[in-house]
Amino acid sequence: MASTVVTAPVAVAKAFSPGHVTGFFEIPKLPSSGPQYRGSRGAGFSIDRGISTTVYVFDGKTGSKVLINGRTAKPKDAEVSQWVIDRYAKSAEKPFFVRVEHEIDIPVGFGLGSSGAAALSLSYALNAALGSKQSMQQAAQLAHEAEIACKTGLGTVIAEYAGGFEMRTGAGAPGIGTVEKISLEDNYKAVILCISPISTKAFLANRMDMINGLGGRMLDKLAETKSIDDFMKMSYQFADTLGLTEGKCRAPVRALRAAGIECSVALFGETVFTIVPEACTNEAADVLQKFEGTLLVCDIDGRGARVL
Ligand SMILES: Nc1ncnc2c1ncn2[C@@H]1O[C@H](COP(=O)(O)OP(=O)(O)O)[C@@H](O)[C@H]1O
Ligand SMILES: CC(C)(COP(=O)(O)O)[C@@H](O)C(=O)O
Repeated sequence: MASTVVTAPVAVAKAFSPGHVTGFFEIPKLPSSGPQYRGSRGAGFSIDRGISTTVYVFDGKTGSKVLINGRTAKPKDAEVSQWVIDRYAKSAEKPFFVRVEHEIDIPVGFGLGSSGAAALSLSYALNAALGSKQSMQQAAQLAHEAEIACKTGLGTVIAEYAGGFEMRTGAGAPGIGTVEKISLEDNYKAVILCISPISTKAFLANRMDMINGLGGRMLDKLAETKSIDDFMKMSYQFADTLGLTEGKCRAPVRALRAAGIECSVALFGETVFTIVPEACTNEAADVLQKFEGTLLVCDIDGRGARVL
């Protein structure tokens, strides 16, 4: 009688990273160009939706398989994940095969930090499953490096590592860059309409020269006032300077502003967002649901990425 041998994984671990919205940022020009020192300064907030990643580690063979929401990922859709896996494979004491399952509950490519959340949740999960001697901070640094290498983000990983409504006051990976969290007195909700994706890689390559410096000045102002209203107003000014409040975002942005609700466009996506006190959530959602796109109503994630 034929028999099938199904090998059980030698280790399993799961981690979560929140998604993240950047309102404005700048890319400091630094003399040292190591990936851990590269990044952005800016401001944004983490949301309670993001990516949960489970890894199943097997002995006796090498390689990997990446699934996104249950389907095998094409290499171009899992570039960041592959970079993280390759890095762990290189430094592992013995060869392994890993099955990676990303459960994604944010749209990919819409400025909600999916690439950073994929890298960070995967790095945390692999670090735990492999019993690596690296600290969580070092695992997060590796995720930052993946984003820099794949050109999918600059300050997203450090923001998702920290969580909350944050100012990224110094560029770089977790432990090198600096983050200051601003506490929100009321319970605020993020109301987000995802209309169309924008490739971060393409945008960073072609459009950033227009605005460098502006994000830094805005950050200085936010550091003084620590006001969520100022954050929203400056985010709008930043997105508007980049021409992002036009096109598909124009009508929903105008409708929210006409209703007296400050809003902006997430960097980088055709994604309109606002942060409002809980009592105003329905009003903002009612305005946005008249437009095409995926509407998300989220809490702010104050904890940052974590092993589950
Ligand atoms: N779960 C994932 N696993 C691996 N790579 C991912 C994942 N999600 C996104 N990416 C990579 O990041 C790219 C999108 O990144 P980006 O344009 O920065 O979008 P976002 O604004 O959602 O972070 C995808 O095309 C893919 O290459
Ligand atoms: C704005 C961005 C450069 C990209 O963010 P995302 O498209 O969400 O990956 C971010 O990493 C930042 O530095 O603030």
